[in-house]
Amino acid sequence: MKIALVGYGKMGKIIDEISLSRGHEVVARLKETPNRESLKDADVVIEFSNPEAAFENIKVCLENKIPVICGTTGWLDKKPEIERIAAEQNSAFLYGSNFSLGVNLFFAINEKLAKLMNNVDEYQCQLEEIHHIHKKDAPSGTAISIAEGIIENSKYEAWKLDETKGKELGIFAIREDEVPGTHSVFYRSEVDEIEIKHTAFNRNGFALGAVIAAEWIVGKQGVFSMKDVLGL
Ligand SMILES: NC(=O)C1=CN([C@@H]2O[C@H](COP(=O)(O)OP(=O)(O)OC[C@H]3O[C@@H](n4cnc5c(N)ncnc54)[C@H](OP(=O)(O)O)[C@@H]3O)[C@@H](O)[C@H]2O)C=CC1
Ligand SMILES: O=C(O)C1=N[C@H](C(=O)O)C[C@H](O)C1
Repeated sequence: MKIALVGYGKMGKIIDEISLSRGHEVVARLKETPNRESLKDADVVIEFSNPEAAFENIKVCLENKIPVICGTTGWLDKKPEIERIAAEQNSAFLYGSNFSLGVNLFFAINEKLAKLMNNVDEYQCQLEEIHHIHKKDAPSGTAISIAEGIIENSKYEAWKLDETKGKELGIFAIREDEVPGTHSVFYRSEVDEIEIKHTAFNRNGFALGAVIAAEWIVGKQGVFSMKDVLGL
């Protein structure tokens, strides 16, 4: 498979190594928005850039009929527009706030726990995410996905940064050293606390998941998620 990497920072470089180790060819390593010429040899694009660049990058790829795996977070207000373009172009698009197998299992556990906790009034829920100091967006895309999983299965109606208030679920975003990504969900009562937590030890799990998603999407049309790839 011929892969174009759009965004070649911390994630792009690890995805490059993993792609080569799985027998793929990396045909472009870009730090700017792609164009027809830079995409000409690609079967698939893996996009990990930044919140300001993601929309335009994905749009150009889809308009050139190249399927896109996007891991960039912090641009989701424009996702419906990208889904419309993917459909219009008969192309394929997959966004994952987190590509690691562990976090995708964590998403499933979180939804089951939210359903269970919805039957008891004694507990209040809040989320915490810890990331490295270079991260541009807060809360993390993963924390937003976790919050959405709780909101769909509980009394909570929305999420709110740094505060749990009534039906608003608090997400506390901490920036610390070089932490790759830690996410926790807490249910607190007057007398005790239940916590589920995922800790990434490094970025390899995110990168491997993105390459597996790229292998999966080639030849497909539509808008997908990691649930489709992993069958969760
Ligand atoms: N979904 C997931 O599993 C994960 C998602 N992420 C997300 O992925 C994104 C990237 O993370 P990370 O690699 O750590 O970030 P980095 O800052 O290390 O890398 C970003 C890269 O994008 C490049 N870039 C800047 N502008 C553009 C542009 N217009 N088009 C293409 N590339 C551009 C940067 O180039 P330059 O250095 O020249 O500015 C840099 O190479 C973030 O949004 C992060 O939250 C991260 C980990 C896992
Ligand atoms: O910026 C990061 O580093 C990460 N970003 C993603 C997010 O916002 O959830 C995934 C992972 O937690 C690392």
